[in-house]
Amino acid sequence: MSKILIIEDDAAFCQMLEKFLTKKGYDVVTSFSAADAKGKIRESSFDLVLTDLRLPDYDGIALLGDIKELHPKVPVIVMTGYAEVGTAVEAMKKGAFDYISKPFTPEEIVMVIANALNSKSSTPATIDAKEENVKEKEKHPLIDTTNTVTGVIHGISEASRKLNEYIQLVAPTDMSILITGESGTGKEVTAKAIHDQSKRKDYNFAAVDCGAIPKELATSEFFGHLKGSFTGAVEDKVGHFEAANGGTLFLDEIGNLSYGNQIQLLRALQERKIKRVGSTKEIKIDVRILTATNEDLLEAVEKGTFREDLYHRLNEFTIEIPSLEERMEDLFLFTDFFLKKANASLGKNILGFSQEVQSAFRAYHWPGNLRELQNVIKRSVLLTGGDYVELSALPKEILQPKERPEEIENFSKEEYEKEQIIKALKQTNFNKSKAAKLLQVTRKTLYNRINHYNLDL
Ligand SMILES: Nc1ncnc2c1ncn2[C@@H]1O[C@H](COP(=O)(O)OP(=O)(O)OP(=O)(O)O)[C@@H](O)[C@H]1O
Repeated sequence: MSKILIIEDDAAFCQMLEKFLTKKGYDVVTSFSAADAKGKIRESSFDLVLTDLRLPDYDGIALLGDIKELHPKVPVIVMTGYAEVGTAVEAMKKGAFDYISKPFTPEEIVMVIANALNSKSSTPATIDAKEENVKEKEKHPLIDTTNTVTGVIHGISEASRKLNEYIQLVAPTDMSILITGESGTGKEVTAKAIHDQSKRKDYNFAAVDCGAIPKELATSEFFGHLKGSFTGAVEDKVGHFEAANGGTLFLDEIGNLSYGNQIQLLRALQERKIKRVGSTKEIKIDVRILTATNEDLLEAVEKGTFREDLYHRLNEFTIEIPSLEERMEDLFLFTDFFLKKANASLGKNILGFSQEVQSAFRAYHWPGNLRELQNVIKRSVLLTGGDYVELSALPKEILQPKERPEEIENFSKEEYEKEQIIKALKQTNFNKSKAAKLLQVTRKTLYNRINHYNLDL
C-alpha cells in the first residue's frame, strides 16, 4: 500500500482529501503545517508527498527543497491556485514531480498520483521537459492522461505505451493501417487518434461501418450517386470517399465487404479516382485509408473470402489494440475517466468506487473490453445513491465471474466465445438485440460472430 503525506493548512480540505485517498486504497498521513510535516518526514518514509505551496509557517518552495534534500527519490506533487503557474514552474525546477491546480476533481488527483507513483523508478524528466509540461498543461489540463470528458486515455501500462508509440509513429505518414483487436478495445478511437495527429487533421475523418451497409448499396455509399440513377436515388448523394477527400476514411468491420465491393474499393485505391453512380465524370480523390477488423483477415484471405491484393493494400502496417486484460494497469485510469463521463451525462456526482468494487473490477476478465467497462460504470452510477459505487450496483456477471477461457482445460477462446453466444441466444429466446446486450457487444458484433462461427439459427 503506497504511503502518502498530505501537507495542507486548510484542515477541512485536507481531511476530505485524506478520506478520499484512503478510500482509494492509500495509506494517508496528514500535516497542517510545514513544521509538523518536516518532523513526520524525518521520522518515517513516504512513497509520495502532496503539498500545498502556500503554508502559513514556511515557504512552500523552500519546504519542497528540504523534502528533496532528505528524500530525493520521493515524488512531490504541489497543489497550486489557478493563477500560480509561475510558482508551479519554479516548483518543477526545484524537483517537484508534477503540480495540480486547485480546485481539482477527485479523478484528476487520482491520475496525477497514479502517474507519479508509476514513474517513481523511471528517470526524472529534464527541467526543460517539465517546463514544457507545465505550459502544455495550462493549455490542456492533464493532457498526458486525458483531455476532457470526451477525451482519450493514453494509459500507463506497457501495452498502452507501445500502442501510443505506434500511433505516433504511423500518424504523420500516409500509410494504410489495419487496426485489429477484440470488440470494444478502442479500434475506432485509435483510428481517430491517428487522424488527429496526422497532417490531414484539418480535413474530414469519415467512419464507415462496412458491416452495416447492404451490399447492393455499397457502391453508392462509397462513391455517391446522381439523382435518378437508380430507384430510390431521389437526390444527388456524396459518397464517403468524396466526404473524406483530403482527410481520412476509416472502414470499420472491413471483413464484411462483399467480394464485388472489395474489387471496387481496390480499384478506387489504385486509380485514386472515383465516379458517382450514374455519372461519367471522374473525381480525383486523396484519402488515407484506415481499416479495422476483429476477425482474422488472413484466415479470410486463405479461405478466399477476402482478396489478398486488397489485404496487402490496406495493411501497410498493423496496429493491434490490447484487450483490457492486457492493460490492467490502466484499469483505474479508465474507471475514473468513465466515472467522470457517466457523472456528466447523468448529472450525478459520484466520487468513486468502494474497495470491494475495485477488487471485483480487478478480478473480472472484461470480455467486452472498454465498452463493457464503460457500460458497467454508467449503469452503476445510475444505480448509486451515495458517494461511492458499492457492489450492489454491479451486474451479477461481474460479481460471479465465469471461468476464464484459459482456465478451462483444452478449451480454445473461440470455442468459449461460441458457447457464450449460443447460451446468450438461448437465454433470450434467440432475440439478437437482447443477446447482444447480455454479451455486452453491439448487435453488429454479434451478427459478425454468428457469421464467423456459421451458427445455424
Ligand atoms: N483510449 C480510450 N480512452 C477513452 N475511451 C476509450 C478509449 N478507447 C476506447 N474508448 C471507449 O470505449 C468504447 C469502445 O471503443 P471503440 O468503439 O473505439 O471500440 P472498437 O474496438 O472500435 O469496437 P467494435 O469492435 O465493437 O467496433 C467507446 O465508447 C470509446 O469511447
